[in-house]
Amino acid sequence: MKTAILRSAGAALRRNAAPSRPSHRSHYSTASEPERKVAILGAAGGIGQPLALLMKLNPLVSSLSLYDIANTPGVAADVSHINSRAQVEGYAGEEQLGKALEGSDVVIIPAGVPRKPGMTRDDLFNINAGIVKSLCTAIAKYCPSALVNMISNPVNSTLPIAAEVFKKAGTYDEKKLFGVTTLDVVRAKTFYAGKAEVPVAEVNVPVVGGHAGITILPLFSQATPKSNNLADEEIKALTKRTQDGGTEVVEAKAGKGSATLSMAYAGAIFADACLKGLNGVPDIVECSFVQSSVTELPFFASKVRLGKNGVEEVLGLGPLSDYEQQGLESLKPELKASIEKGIKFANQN
Ligand SMILES: NC(=O)C1=CN([C@@H]2O[C@H](COP(=O)(O)OP(=O)(O)OC[C@H]3O[C@@H](n4cnc5c(N)ncnc54)[C@H](O)[C@@H]3O)[C@@H](O)[C@H]2O)C=CC1
Ligand SMILES: O=C([O-])CC(=O)C(=O)O
Repeated sequence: MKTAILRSAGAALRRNAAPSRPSHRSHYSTASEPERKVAILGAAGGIGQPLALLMKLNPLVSSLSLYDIANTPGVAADVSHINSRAQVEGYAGEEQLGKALEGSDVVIIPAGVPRKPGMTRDDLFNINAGIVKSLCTAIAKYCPSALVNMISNPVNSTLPIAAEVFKKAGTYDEKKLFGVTTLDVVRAKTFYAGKAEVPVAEVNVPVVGGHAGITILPLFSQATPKSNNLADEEIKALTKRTQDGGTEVVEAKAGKGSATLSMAYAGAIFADACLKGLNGVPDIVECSFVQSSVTELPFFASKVRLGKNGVEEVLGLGPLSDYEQQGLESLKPELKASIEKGIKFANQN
């Protein structure tokens, strides 16, 4: 996946360097790729800035809209000088939000406060729930058919908030709303490759459940390439490290925020998958926290096939080891409570 993004970025740069272009086409346009507008809300933040860079490098993006409450003109001016296809616009302040969103195919939301050491993701609820609610109200108004990629934490609650806001506005389409859990997959792949001593670029590990602590359930029994040399204790340690990956970064940053660079990478991978799905590329499968009937919970992360309308198919969990089955049962009460908290907030405020 990583190499695919780098390859496509490289291809974009090579295309832009081509000496002769038909004069009737935009300098950066390509015959085969449709126009796609991507908006990033929270674009001046720790995740927003490197994510803006990565989306500017993505040749599938024709228009990149960078929105934040402040500081977006600088980020937009900076990123816009990169010689790739996307035309960049920066928008700052609520009065420009409508313009930032209009016509968007994909909206990525990394707006909101990050954790400090000692905090859980749920401790962010009081501030981020309101931010997400107001941004989703605007999405319902200005680009109701966009695919929404929710990064703001706690994702286990912010995604249900978004769903409720869209339901109230009459624009909810469960195929178009995604909680971004790609960073859990990115971490599981990295940690597994290190322990199993297999080439990291070939590794696949589904991660299901939600996006906080024990609700993050990596399915190492389904990891490929298979490794026969991992003991049960090592699988447990890998599971715990994946579940605590966010906290590992929060503690290492010692008060200066949470994962931003790895999250921007993960967010770019997921947005790229959404764009490929929209463009009709077949067999695009990523894990995501979506409306689901895979378990009795209304939202659940699992593998999802992406297509021209967003979610084409929510895939099942596949065979679980006893350890994973136990993990699945233990995560349900916490995930259920976080989902209900989000729904309640959206309907009371
Ligand atoms: N889903 C995931 O895997 C991950 C989620 N996160 C979450 O992403 C969020 C952002 O993290 P960082 O970028 O590190 O934080 P940050 O504080 O560096 O950036 C957040 C940005 O959001 C902006 N913002 C605040 N209110 C806004 C509003 N109403 N409209 C638009 N923008 C607004 C701020 O001005 C700031 O630029 C946090 O909630 C964090 O917990 C972080 C890492 C991984
Ligand atoms: O841990 C946090 O607060 C940020 C996050 O969601 C992650 O890095 O997975």
